[in-house]
Amino acid sequence: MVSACILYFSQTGNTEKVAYTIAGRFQGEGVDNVTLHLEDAADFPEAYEDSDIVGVGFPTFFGYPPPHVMKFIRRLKGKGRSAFVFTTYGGTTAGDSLFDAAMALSKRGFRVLGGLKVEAFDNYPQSIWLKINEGRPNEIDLARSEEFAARILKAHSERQGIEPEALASTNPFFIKNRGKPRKKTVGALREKVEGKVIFNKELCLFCETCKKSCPTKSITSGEAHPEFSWKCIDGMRCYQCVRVCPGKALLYEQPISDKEYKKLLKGIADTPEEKARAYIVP
Ligand SMILES: Cc1cc2nc3c(=O)[nH]c(=O)nc-3n(C[C@H](O)[C@H](O)[C@H](O)COP(=O)(O)O)c2cc1C
Repeated sequence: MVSACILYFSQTGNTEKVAYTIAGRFQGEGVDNVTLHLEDAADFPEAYEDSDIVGVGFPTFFGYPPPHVMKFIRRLKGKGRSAFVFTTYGGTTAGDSLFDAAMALSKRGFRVLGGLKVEAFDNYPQSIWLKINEGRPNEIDLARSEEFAARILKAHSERQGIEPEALASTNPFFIKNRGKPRKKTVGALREKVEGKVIFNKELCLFCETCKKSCPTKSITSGEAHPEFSWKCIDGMRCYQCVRVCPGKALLYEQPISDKEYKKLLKGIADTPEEKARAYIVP
């Protein structure tokens, strides 16, 4: 029996939906599979160290995989096993996120079966109140994710694969920056849109919801309030603490006007042709 482990990182449920859709199809095809959130992965290493197929899913962060997801991939051992990648993104650009993850898996000795990108609602703070891509992933997106899962199993059984380059973006920004260090490229996008987070102690309920939700444990308990190291994900804000705070003690301060923000997203957006390349399999 073929076995698979689907590992995913997800903060507002988009990537999780896709992960479970893929898992559902795997289940239907008789694949013995486990679906694990990245934060729980360390507790079940045998799930991904021994499975025939490893899938890695994550939201796109500034055109690339979140840095801690890349760190996780770089510790995996492929030993000739199969792998696939998937990302959800807010409909602006999935950038080189699939390419970077696939390349890292290939370097770790995996045969890459394919990659999938799925449009989803944009959970970046300024996009949330602008309701960018609301309602996605929709039924069509999830049907496509299921199709992708079936194609992945076919590629695995036929021992086929793709070159990671097949997942490289055709977006001019990412073509131009492909050879540059990611910190630099990501930095160019971040400096334009990254807003400060204001912590208002008066409103803090000390419920520790922010601490529990932080993917890199950069929030600790202080004497009466949480303490923020702001080391975040390699310094990159994901704003999950802001999204989950029930007392609204954490507020996002938008750095640019909504008009400027929309213009900026439009300027870096993938073409309709690039967006239509929802998945690449052999
Ligand atoms: C820090 C950050 C950076 C993001 N960068 C991008 C991006 O470059 N392109 C894009 O289209 N969406 C971007 N988004 C939106 C997310 O990729 C998208 O909402 C994703 O589906 C969230 O997945 P989740 O619900 O599984 O956490 C970003 C969101 C955050 C928080």
